[in-house]
Amino acid sequence: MNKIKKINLIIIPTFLIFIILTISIYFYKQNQNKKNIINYSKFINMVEQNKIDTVYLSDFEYIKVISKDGKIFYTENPRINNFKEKLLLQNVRVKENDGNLLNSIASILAFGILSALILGLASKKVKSQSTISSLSNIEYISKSSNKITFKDIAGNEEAKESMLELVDFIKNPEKFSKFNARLPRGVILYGPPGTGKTLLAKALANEANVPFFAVNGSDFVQVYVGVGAARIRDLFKKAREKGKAVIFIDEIDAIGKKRSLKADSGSDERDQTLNALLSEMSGFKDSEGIIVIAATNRLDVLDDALLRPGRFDRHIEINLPDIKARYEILKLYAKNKPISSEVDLYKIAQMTPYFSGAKLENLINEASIIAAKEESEYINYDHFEKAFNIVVAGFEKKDRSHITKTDKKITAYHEAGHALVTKLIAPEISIKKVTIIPSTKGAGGYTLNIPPDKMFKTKKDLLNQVKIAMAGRVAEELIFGKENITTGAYSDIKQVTSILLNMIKEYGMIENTGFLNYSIVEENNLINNEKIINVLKDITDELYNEVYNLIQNNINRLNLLAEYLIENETIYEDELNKLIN
Ligand SMILES: Nc1ncnc2c1ncn2[C@@H]1O[C@H](COP(=O)(O)OP(=O)(O)OP(=O)(O)O)[C@@H](O)[C@H]1O
Ligand SMILES: [Zn+2]
Repeated sequence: MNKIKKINLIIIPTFLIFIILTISIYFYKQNQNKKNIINYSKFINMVEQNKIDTVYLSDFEYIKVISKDGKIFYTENPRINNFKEKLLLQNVRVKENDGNLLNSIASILAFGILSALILGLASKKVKSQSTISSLSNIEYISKSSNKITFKDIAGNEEAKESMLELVDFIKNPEKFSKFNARLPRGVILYGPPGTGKTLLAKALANEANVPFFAVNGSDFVQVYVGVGAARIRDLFKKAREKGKAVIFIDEIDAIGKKRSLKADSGSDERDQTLNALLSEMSGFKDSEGIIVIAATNRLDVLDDALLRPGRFDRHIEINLPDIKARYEILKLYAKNKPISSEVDLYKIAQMTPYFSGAKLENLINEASIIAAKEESEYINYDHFEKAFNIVVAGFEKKDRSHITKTDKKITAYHEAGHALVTKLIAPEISIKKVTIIPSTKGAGGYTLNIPPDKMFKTKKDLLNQVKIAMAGRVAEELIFGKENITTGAYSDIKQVTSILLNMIKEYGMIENTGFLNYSIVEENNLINNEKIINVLKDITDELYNEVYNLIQNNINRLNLLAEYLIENETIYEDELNKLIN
């Protein structure tokens, strides 16, 4: 704002002077012209009668003429092509430019001022544009005006825990630097849109009592090389001026995408911006207490340079809320609204699988609007239902909110299969959670298991891994029939193939193929591909049947697990163990 004012202080007076000057010159001329004006035909007569000494040609409306008897007068400028020649033929002296000193000075002056003004304006404009845009693109929330706390974010318990740790890093960096511990400088929050990544960053700033600076990665992608990098430096400079701070970069992928081998047109600029970001981040000291939080929907598209230690080396996944989290979010936004007592928010949570926090907030808001329009006293089920249709209809196709009950059931059985077989054949593997909420770890749902920490894997471990991977498909086949198996096992099949192939080619663990390293065999062109494929098929058939029988014998447990998942969407270790035993 200050800069804009300064610019106005220069431009406005200059402009005024220019206008006043122009007007005065104009009036001066008008008056002067009106002094001795003779009409053109009279002037031509005088030329023909040889009474004219000099004519001053100009672009003005009137031209200056000096008669042989020394009188000065003006006549209308005929603006004809061969005017000069005509005069010369009549022995009239012709001077170009009307010989008026004032006019010349005025022209030079006017020209000078005008060019100075244009130049000045142009440069000021460029400057002010870049200041304005970089200023307005940084969202700044001061310490005192940030009101978001971790309590305003429902669900995402693991993420909140990690963020709480960061509060301590920002508040007491000395505590850690005493031990020479390298503090996290950058954290990446990744997950689907609208799941509260921005909220988490704001809450972090507030709880650590530091200012919050936010930018969007796509704002740095500019046509002009160097602008993005300059903005990054500007951003960090502003943050440093405040001492400690949280810097939030949304959509980091816009500047931090993996560099492609083929240089595309925008890559130069993006590289410069990315490099500026990396060098700013390695530039601040641990004791400074500045933390950069970046958000993206996908971690796998980011350039490795960003993810290295000392940069964004902490990655926190933010998931779509499960039924409990959705219930919490709904309660949060229903707090200050007149919701009818007939409305059970848990039922709304059940209705809304795959809704993000943002969509839930949107749902309640739409319901309130409908209730208000109807001048109803309370927000009731009817309003929620209408709102639901509005919100769902507004979704894009790629959105998962339209997922049918059948899809949910398939995913539940598939994941239940993985979990059940894990517990039955490898109880030493702990299953942290099973969920049918999709995430970056799995398209349908996923089972998060942690194998015991040991240096070597046994043949049995590997075969168990294969069986666990097969269990999803097996459960699908058992429950829905051979014809109705789905593409959901896509990555499981990849995993099975790669483990078994390694067992044959690298580990010499399969009897039929022997104690051989098949990569070396292959290098020597000795490989018999068909044999390996046949061995692979035999093993998978055998293992698949084993898993099939195992699940069939435990079908009640599978049903129990799947039903629990359909109802609750997520199941944690304790409940899982209880259900299976
Ligand atoms: N877990 C949550 N608890 C409470 N509100 C939430 C939650 N998740 C999302 N919201 C609501 O959704 C809005 C959008 O969330 P936010 O901007 O933090 O999402 P985001 O993950 O940063 O999304 P994007 O990736 O689109 O930037 C929030 O302002 C809030 O109203
Ligand atoms: Zn699977």
